[in-house]
Amino acid sequence: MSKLFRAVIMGPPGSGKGTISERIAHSFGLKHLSSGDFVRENIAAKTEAGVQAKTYIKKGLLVPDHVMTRLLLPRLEEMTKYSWLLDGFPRTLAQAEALNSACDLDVAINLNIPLETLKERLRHRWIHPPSGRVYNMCFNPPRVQGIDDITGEPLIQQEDDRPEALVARLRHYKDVAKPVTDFYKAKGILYTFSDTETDRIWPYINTLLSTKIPTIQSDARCASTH
Ligand SMILES: Nc1nc2c(ncn2[C@@H]2O[C@H](COP(=O)(O)OP(=O)(O)O)[C@@H](O)[C@H]2O)c(=O)[nH]1
Ligand SMILES: Nc1ncnc2c1ncn2[C@@H]1O[C@H](COP(=O)(O)OP(=O)(O)O)[C@@H](O)[C@H]1O
Repeated sequence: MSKLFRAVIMGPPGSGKGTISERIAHSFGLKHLSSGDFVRENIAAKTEAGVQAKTYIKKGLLVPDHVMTRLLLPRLEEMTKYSWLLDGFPRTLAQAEALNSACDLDVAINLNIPLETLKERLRHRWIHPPSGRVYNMCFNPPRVQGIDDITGEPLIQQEDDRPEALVARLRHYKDVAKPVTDFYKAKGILYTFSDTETDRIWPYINTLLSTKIPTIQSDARCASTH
């Protein structure tokens, strides 16, 4: 039986985690697990964790570690049979340590994207909340402006992508990310990619994962969640 593959992808808001995760999920048959999607699902379902999370997101802050781990770790327990890529978790050292106690990771991908690029991208990001599909009015626009390609439903701009919340989010990210990348560097599994364009980063990630991912068992393969 081939070993299951477990990876995380890190990077500031707008660095392309979601976009690259979709490509990885598609190319390598991993399950794409997005912490942002889990948070939004909980907000929509008005769970206790969701109600708590909403107050922080509105202010452009990270959701506290204990809320995040309570929301996320049970979801990982449902995934023991699958190879997965976790997008957006961990963002703090406490989260990385909690994840480390729950499972062994093979690879941590770190996206290093200039600040101006991030601001520009997020200004143009629109999403379809029910599916989590992400568009960019320049990079990958929907076929009809403001409308989801698949369902025809309206797109929205997330509360936390608005300029007021954005600068606080980016600043906060920098402060908490360094101990996490240091943690994975010390474990020898950190791979950092720097560029302003996803299309230039993608071939390097593709090559890395081609060498790391064993032939995935057919029953462990599954489509991405989107
Ligand atoms: N212009 C441009 N936009 C991109 C690129 N890669 C991703 N995007 C867009 O930038 C926004 C942020 O990307 P996303 O994958 O959601 O980033 P995340 O916040 O790290 O998950 C989305 O609207 C993407 O469509 C790129 O190389 N160039
Ligand atoms: N691991 C996490 N720890 C704390 N907060 C999180 C985490 N993942 C997601 N969130 C919260 O959910 C929001 C949306 O997450 P996400 O969709 O990953 O967006 P982005 O990558 O643009 O920040 C974040 O801005 C943050 O407030």
